[in-house]
Formats: sequence, C-alpha cells, structure tokens
Amino acid sequence: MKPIQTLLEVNDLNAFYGRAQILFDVSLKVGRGEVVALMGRNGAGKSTTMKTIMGLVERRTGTVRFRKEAIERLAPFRICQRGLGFVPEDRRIFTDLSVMENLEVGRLSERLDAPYWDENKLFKLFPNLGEMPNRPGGQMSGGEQQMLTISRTLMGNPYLVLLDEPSEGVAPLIVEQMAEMIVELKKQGLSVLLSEQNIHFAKLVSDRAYILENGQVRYQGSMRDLAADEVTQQKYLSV
Ligand SMILES: Nc1ncnc2c1ncn2[C@@H]1O[C@H](COP(=O)(O)OP(=O)(O)OP(=O)(O)O)[C@@H](O)[C@H]1O
Repeated sequence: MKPIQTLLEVNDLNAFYGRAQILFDVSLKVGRGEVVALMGRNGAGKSTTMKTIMGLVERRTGTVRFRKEAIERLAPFRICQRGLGFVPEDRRIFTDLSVMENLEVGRLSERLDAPYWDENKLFKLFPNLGEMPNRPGGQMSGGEQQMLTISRTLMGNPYLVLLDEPSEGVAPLIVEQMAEMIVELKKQGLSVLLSEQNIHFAKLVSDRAYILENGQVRYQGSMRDLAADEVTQQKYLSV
C-alpha cells in the first residue's frame, strides 16, 4: 500500500484569546484524500484549532505546514489562496446576494491536482441549491445556508477543507445529506478536517479521529477503533 502523503501538519500549536490560553501543544495531521474528525465536547477547542490554522487567531505559537509550506505566518486570505478552505460554524453567507452570487464570490482558478468545482457540479452535490439559484441567502433555511457556505468554499477548488460542525443545528434529514456530501467529497479526492461532537455522524464519514479536551489532544486513532471504544467516548464525548 502506498503511504498517505501528508497535506496538513500542525505541530505544538498554542493559542490565546487575550491572556487566556485555549490550545496547548495541539499536533495533528491530515493526509491527502483523508477525512479526519476533530472531536470533543463544547468548548474543547475545536473551532479555535481551525481558526488558528487559518491564521484567524492572533496570538499563537507552533507550526502549520500545508503542502510542505510553512503557513503559520501567512494572512488568512493567503492561506485560502494556497488551497486550504474553511467553512466556519456561523455560516457567513451574504444574505442580500443570491445563491449564484454567493458562489461567484468564492470562485478561484483551477488547480492542477485538486478537484475542480463549478455551479453545475455543486448543484449535483446539493440539488436543493440547484432549485433556487436566484434566492437571496437571507431567505434560505439553516441547512440550505450551510450547504451554500460549503459550496462557496468549494468554488475555491481547495485541496483540503476545514469543516466546522456541519451537522450542528440542522434538521436530521439535512444531517444525512451532509454525511453523503462528505463521502462524495472524499470520493472526488478532497481531504477534510471535520470538527464534530457527534460520534454517530463522525463515524459515518471519517477515517481517523483526534479528541480534544481543554485545548489538548487526548486521543488519536482510527475511527473504527474509536467507534468501538465506549470508554473513550464516555470520557471525552457527549454520547
Ligand atoms: N473569542 C473568544 N474569546 C475568548 N474566549 C473564547 C473565544 N472563543 C472561544 N473562547 C473560549 O475558548 C474555548 C474553546 O472554544 P472553541 O469554540 O474552540 O470550542 P469548540 O470545541 O469549538 O466548542 P463549540 O462546539 O462550543 O464551538 C472555550 O473555553 C471558549 O469559551
């Protein structure tokens, strides 16, 4: 078997909000074509880890390498340009712009070895969006807005996407669609780091998992092992 090529490598990340240290020596890796779950209860530090990788948290130490390049000193928009996409928890779509216009905002040029996305391909992935290309973002349901945020990020043709709790606060039917969508993204060759508290969702889509507690990595292993390990789940996750 060919070894998996490392796409994202985070080493000893420490991050602070003001004087409060939130992350403590967080290290993780995502390989090409992998879906990796970043798990942990509310407040464990999942979103902070993603924001720190994206350069959105000001005070930080540690290293972040993406496609072998050190990116920890780059501005967030430069990190996006390198092909690292971020879908934040709070779904920042443009509410006055239509679905198509929102997608247009995210469009970047094609990359040689990353999956290519355009509106037609995205509407196959999210048929609901294809039915409402002219609808203003503000008039969509939470689940539809979530799909639009993900689609807009994919328009940048990333190698890897950081997905912050895609299943949170959306209807059960949409959660199922989200899982199918992630499996499809993986099939297309995209790599994903998924923040998730819910083991039932994470185990449907992920190859490996890290668990955070109080800003520290407490567990890492294959998703198959974690799914069978009820003691660890009880200890660190809300099950
Ligand atoms: N802007 C901020 N200023 C100060 N503290 C913050 C800020 N954002 C988050 N925190 C704190 O950092 C810690 C980690 O929060 P974070 O949002 O990363 O957790 P999480 O695992 O993503 O959980 P959630 O599912 O609630 O988003 C929490 O204690 C939280 O209160």
